[in-house]
Amino acid sequence: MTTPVLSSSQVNDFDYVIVGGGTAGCVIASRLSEYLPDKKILMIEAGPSDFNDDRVLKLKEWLSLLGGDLDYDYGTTEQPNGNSHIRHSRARVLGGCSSHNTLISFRPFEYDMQIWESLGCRGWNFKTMMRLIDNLRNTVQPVHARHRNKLCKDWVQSCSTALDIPIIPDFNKEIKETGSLQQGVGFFSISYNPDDGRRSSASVAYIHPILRGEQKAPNLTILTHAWVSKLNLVSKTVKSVNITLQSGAKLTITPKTETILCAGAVDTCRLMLLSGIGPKQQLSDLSIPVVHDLPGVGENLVDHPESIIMWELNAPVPTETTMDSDAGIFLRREIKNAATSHSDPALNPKRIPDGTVADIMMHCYQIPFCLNTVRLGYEAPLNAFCMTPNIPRPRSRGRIYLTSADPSVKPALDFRYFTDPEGYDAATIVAGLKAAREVAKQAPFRDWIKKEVAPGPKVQTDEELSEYGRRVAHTVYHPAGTTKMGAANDEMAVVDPELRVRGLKGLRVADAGVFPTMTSINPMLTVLAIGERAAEIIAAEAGWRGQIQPRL
Ligand SMILES: Cc1cc2nc3c(=O)[nH]c(=O)nc-3n(C[C@H](O)[C@H](O)[C@H](O)COP(=O)(O)OP(=O)(O)OC[C@H]3O[C@@H](n4cnc5c(N)ncnc54)[C@H](O)[C@@H]3O)c2cc1C
Repeated sequence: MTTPVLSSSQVNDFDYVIVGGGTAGCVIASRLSEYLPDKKILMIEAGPSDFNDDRVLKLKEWLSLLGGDLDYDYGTTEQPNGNSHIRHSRARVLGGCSSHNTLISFRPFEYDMQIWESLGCRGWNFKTMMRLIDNLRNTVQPVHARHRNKLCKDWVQSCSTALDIPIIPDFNKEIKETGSLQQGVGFFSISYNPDDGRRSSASVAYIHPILRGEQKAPNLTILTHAWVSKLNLVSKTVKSVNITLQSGAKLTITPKTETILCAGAVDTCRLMLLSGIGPKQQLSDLSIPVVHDLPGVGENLVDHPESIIMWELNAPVPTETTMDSDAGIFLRREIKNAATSHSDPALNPKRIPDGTVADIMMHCYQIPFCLNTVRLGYEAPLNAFCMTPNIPRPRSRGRIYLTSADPSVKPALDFRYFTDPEGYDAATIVAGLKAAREVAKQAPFRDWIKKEVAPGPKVQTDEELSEYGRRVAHTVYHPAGTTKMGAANDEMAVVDPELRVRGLKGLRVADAGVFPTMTSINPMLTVLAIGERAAEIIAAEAGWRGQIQPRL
């Protein structure tokens, strides 16, 4: 069972402490308890359990969770080239963001992993990632036939005809077999149970079997409603963590072996910075004692920015759906191998050719996904359909930093959206909006449309589309990279390929923060795979000789 209570007599009981019971954290907790039955594991989650909580478990309700009491709801700093009003949802509940996201599930591309390896992430190759993802406990499958409505099917057909691209029956099969997605359209794969519409989140797949008593894990304690406020170091070893329980009681937990940070791309770096681990200058300016100067903490913030085009429909949206965003499209904008000419060495230092791997992605939304358009005065029709072009491999990179030593002050999230010097990110959005308009001209989808609501027919030139597209830009909610993994000679790397924090003992990071670059696709399966690999690495160091295959 989960518990909000821990007594002071238990503070020295544990071998491993996992900070954050989110997407990666749940995988690691479950696997470590399985792989190392003689070790005691404590997972500390700030939020409540999601067990039996239908608000969380019913996938279709995801939108109602955003901005609610289970959301940290981070803001964005002023974005000179983008939208400064974006709210960044981050879940505060067991399962983390996999408990309030849309569970669209993609395997990473071989190209993404080639880039990671070229940046010094030894062993993080496509073959290993496919093995790890094959091993996931989540039930991942293409949207079930009963959730495919006529509108969405018509849209898929029109995308295929208008843009002369194939309909792909199973995106993940395609990625596994060919290494990537080129141009194509189709229904997504979703981690869910099509019979009851409930999530197959990290907590559902890895922790609920334990809570139901189907999987025995007597060596795992799951502490909920507990906030980790500080990492305590002696010399260069992380010895203990300070926590505050729901009761208000404060404890210091001292793991016998190590602490694993899984608090996500925002909160892991926030906790490190508040503990004095991070860029010396930033910490000194805030009078936070510098315990370990690590310049990369909070830097390299990457995300998938997206924009939106919205139509009013002339009929109600059919009700069959998984969660209103059931299908998507991949396109290629640039000429073959254009990625070899990146000017930013952090993106592709070895100039690995990208062939014709997709460089534009769009989700469809069968709802008025209009929070950013309404602010600019656009109407919000009841019966709406949207396409949201995003940038699979964005070139703009931002940073997260503290503005105060007060731990209750949220960190600043500066994504620097659309600031890449070549204008690649903005141009990708413009190309996506134009392609979306081509789709809208094509039957059978065309016959559903009453009118284009946003940006509307008056917005036509590339400059106008760019201005509109950036002002209404939103996030696909994929922040990553703020404690990036990298080579020993990359001083901005925060963790090594075994996920150990550089220059420290007793501390690892395993969450979306370790991405060195953004994956071309939605990142959740990659984060789950990071959890699986972290558990294998940690257990192997403790003597486990399980199914781990040689790290190629
Ligand atoms: C609205 C939304 C929709 C998304 N849709 C998709 C999608 O369809 N497909 C996809 O691939 N990706 C999607 N994503 C992104 C994906 O969910 C995340 O990238 C991924 O889940 C991040 O996992 P993580 O382990 O890094 O962090 P999280 O899952 O966020 O876990 C972090 C956990 O740590 C806890 N925590 C934080 N700080 C502390 C602390 N100090 N003490 C104790 N506990 C703490 C948090 O409460 C949380 O449970 C979406 C994200 C959101 C928000």
